[in-house]
Amino acid sequence: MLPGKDFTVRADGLLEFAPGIIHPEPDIRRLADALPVLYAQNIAPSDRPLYYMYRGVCWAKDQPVFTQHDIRYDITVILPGTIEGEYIKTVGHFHPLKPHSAETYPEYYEVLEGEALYLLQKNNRSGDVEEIIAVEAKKGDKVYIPPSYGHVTINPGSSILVMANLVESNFSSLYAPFKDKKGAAYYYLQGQGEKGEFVRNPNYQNSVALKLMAAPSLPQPTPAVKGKSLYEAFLADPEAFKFLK
Ligand SMILES: O=P(O)(O)OC[C@H]1O[C@](O)(CO)[C@@H](O)[C@@H]1O
Repeated sequence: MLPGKDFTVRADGLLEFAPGIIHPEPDIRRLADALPVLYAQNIAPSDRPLYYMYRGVCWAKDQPVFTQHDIRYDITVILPGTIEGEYIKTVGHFHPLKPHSAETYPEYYEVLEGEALYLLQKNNRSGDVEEIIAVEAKKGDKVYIPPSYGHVTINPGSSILVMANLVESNFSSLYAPFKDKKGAAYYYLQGQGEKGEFVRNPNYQNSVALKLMAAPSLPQPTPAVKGKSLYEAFLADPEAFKFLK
C-alpha cells in the first residue's frame, strides 16, 4: 500500500483509496481525546482533528489472508503541527499479554510518507519508566515495537505523516499506563532551533535517560521484509509474521 499508487493523501489528511481496496471509515482522534496525555495542562477541549486511523485496510482479494492469520493492516495519518508547543502525537498505549504467555503482543510499523518519532517505553511493576527509546524514522523505514514496550508516535515534521502497521487483530490496547502519568516519560516540544527538544515528564517518580536511535540501525524481527513494504512482505509470506501473534 503506497501513497500515490494505492491511495492519495488529501491536503486535509484524509485518504482516497483506489477502487478495489477495502477501507473502513477512519477513527478520528481529536484534541479533546489527547488532553490527558499532553504536556500543557488546562487546554480547552476541542474537536480539532489530530490523526486519522484507517483500521483493516487491504485489497479485497487479500482479505482472506489477513482474516486467516488474525492480522490487521492499518494506515494512520498524523497531521503536522503543535498543541501549545508540543508536536502532535498519538495518545499512546501498551498491549496486553498474549494468551497463555508471559509476553505482550508486539507491533510492526512502516513510514509511508513524512517522518516519525516513535517512543518505545518499557515500564516497571510500579508503572514508572524502566527504559525509553526515541526512534527517528523516515519514509520507507520499518520500526518494530517489541513485546513489553508501550508506544507513542510523534509527527516531528512540517508535513503529513502517513504510516502503516501490522498487528494482531483481536486484542484491545491498554491506555491507562500512559494516561495515569499524563503521557510517556518524555514530551517532544518546539525548541529554539529547527528541531524540537525532549522534556522529561515529571509525573514519573524516577528519571531515565532517553536513548535516541535511527530506525535503520534497529534490528528487524524477520528477514522477510528486506526490500519489500510491510504489506507486500506479509502477503508474500504470512508465516514469517507469526511472531505478531
Ligand atoms: O491508540 P492510539 O494510541 O491512539 O494509537 C493509534 C495507533 O495504534 C493503532 O491502533 C495500532 O496499534 C493504529 O491504528 C494507530 O496507529
